[in-house]
Amino acid sequence: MKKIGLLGSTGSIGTQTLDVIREHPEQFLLISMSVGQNIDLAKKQIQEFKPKLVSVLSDNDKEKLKLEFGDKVEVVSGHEGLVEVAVHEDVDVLVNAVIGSVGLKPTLAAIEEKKQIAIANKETLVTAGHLVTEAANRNGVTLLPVDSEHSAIFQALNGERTMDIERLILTASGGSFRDLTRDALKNVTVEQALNHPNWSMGAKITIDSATMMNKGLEVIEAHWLFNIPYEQIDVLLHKESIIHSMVEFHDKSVMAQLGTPDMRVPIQYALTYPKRLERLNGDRLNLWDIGTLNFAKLDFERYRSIAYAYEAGKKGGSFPTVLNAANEEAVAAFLNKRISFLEIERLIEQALEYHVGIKQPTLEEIIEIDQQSRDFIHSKID
Ligand SMILES: NC(=O)C1=CN([C@@H]2O[C@H](COP(=O)(O)OP(=O)(O)OC[C@H]3O[C@@H](n4cnc5c(N)ncnc54)[C@H](OP(=O)(O)O)[C@@H]3O)[C@@H](O)[C@H]2O)C=CC1
Ligand SMILES: CC(=O)[C@@H](O)[C@H](O)COP(=O)(O)O
Ligand SMILES: [Mn+2]
Repeated sequence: MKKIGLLGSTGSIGTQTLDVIREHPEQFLLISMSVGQNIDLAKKQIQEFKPKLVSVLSDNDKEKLKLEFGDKVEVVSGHEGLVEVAVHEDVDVLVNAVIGSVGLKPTLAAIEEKKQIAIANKETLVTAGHLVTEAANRNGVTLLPVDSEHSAIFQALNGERTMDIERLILTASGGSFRDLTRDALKNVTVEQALNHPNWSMGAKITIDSATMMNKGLEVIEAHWLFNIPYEQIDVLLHKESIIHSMVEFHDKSVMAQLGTPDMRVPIQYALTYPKRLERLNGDRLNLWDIGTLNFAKLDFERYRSIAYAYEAGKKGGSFPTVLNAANEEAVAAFLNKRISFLEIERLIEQALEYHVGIKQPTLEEIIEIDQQSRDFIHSKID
């Protein structure tokens, strides 16, 4: 029985992680979970999965849950609450499905406690990949990728040596506006941006997908997870999201992982690795029904965010922290209809230009730079 801590249980990845747990009650047990503000869903999840510990964002919601559940569940709150969920003594594996760099501290804390980490929360790796991977190596902790592209690469690399890799090829759907010219992006709406062609995901990552920053963040995520230089990480447009990513080796052999777009597959693989468990639900991949798979070269002028991400990743140090924090704030402002779609990347470009980099930022420096970058974005909007 694997005992699970889950950060972000009410989100898209969180609820699908609970689907996997629900489907295999003999394999998995939910020990602890964190939610943000969706208390109604949290109540249902507590009733169904009976975790020992729950963390909520506000003290007010903490009191509400305490009133409702009494001593049946321990309730904590705030950022410290996320850490408590992550390091609960009964947890074997932490699924980090929270959104944003708020996931960094609990991840580092869980690694220090030698918990396995199933990581969906890419912002944590982008903002402080060097700290997370150093801590994981020092503690002998494997970072198990949940992101579909990284799970694909992880599976393609099974039994392979890093030294044999020629390049990683991340596939990209192109997002909600893939059929629009750059000029047409001037007037797009939030509602249009939230309409991803292949995946049903949380709002922030869906906007990231539309700007292609999602793929930029994933390039940095791949750099840290697989210890591969940026020059050996490519992006390929593939509009069906059937090939989740590929690895090319020096002998020119290419390994790809395929499947229907269903995040429960990589979530479950991260939880069962190195074994596989049967899935009773979900569609099988029928390539004869699909018929054709499409591929196209990426235009960096059309998708500027991804160029900024490569640039920040190659510069390294504190630049990816700035990229991530600026993006989080700019996307939030777009979702709140305070800025236009194209302003997201303009603001990120400005934040990166303004920043004077630090080479090997400490955790304290990262937290400070993250806040400064958010303040910078607000100073441009407010
Ligand atoms: N969705 C997907 O298919 C994929 C997602 N990912 C990555 O997984 C992560 C999660 O994405 P997704 O599930 O789509 O996101 P969602 O927005 O659907 O869910 C986010 C979760 O985090 C909680 N949360 C939000 N803000 C805070 C905060 N400040 N403090 C504590 N908890 C908070 C939310 O709580 P509440 O709702 O209760 O407020 C919710 O449980 C992201 O890093 C994303 O890039 C990667 C690959 C695919
Ligand atoms: C499901 C998943 O892993 C997302 O990160 C997905 O990759 C988004 O799709 P695109 O970024 O390719 O549009
Ligand atoms: Mn992905």
